[in-house]
Amino acid sequence: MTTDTDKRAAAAAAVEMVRDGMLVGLGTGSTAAHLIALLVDRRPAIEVVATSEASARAAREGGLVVRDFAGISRVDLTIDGADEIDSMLVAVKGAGGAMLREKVVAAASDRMVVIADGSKRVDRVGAAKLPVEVLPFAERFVARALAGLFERVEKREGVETDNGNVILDGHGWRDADPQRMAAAVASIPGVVGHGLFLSEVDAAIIAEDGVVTRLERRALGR
Ligand SMILES: O=C[C@H](O)[C@H](O)[C@H](O)COP(=O)(O)O
Repeated sequence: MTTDTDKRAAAAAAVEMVRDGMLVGLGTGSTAAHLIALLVDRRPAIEVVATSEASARAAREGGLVVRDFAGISRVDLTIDGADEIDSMLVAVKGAGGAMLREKVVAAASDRMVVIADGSKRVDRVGAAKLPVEVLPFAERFVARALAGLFERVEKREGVETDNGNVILDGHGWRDADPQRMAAAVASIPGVVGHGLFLSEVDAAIIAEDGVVTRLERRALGR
């Protein structure tokens, strides 16, 4: 079973949660691309909002009704990928640079479901780089501040986010605690967003070698 087959299996399981009449948030990345393709095939009577220009384009080209999120305050269900997801449903996102819009749409959603292949499942997040979206004006200052939190900070050269910002990736977290890391990164002036999702994820659907596993926040009692 390839990773890509597992990504599609997770996306297919999530599509079963989509009901006619819903406003659905579309994630970004290779796993979310499977979701969009499946929705385009099945054509449920839904409208969608997208977490990136790339996902909006793919959805629109496939004939889905894409609404501008700027005019939306609530989404029924958002389905999105992740770079790491742990057993407490803490996730790291943003390898594709879309984490800021992804977090806004996730926060606006009644339910946010992560879809992933088994390689994304970890005991505890922190091995993946943490993407940080930064106001270009503050780039050098933020890089210096992040150097206190990570062993290495790298700018994504030539990358501009959909919001016109730059991305600095933090490698090697100096503090293993995601709550403390999220608070420390967010407190730096000039940081616009970051890829740590502490409480936004309500459920995860993970496919590994064809076996689909579901994790539910409700079952965690938090
Ligand atoms: O910015 C990108 C997003 O957070 C993606 O959802 C995440 O990187 C997972 O992407 P993929 O499904 O391609 O592994």
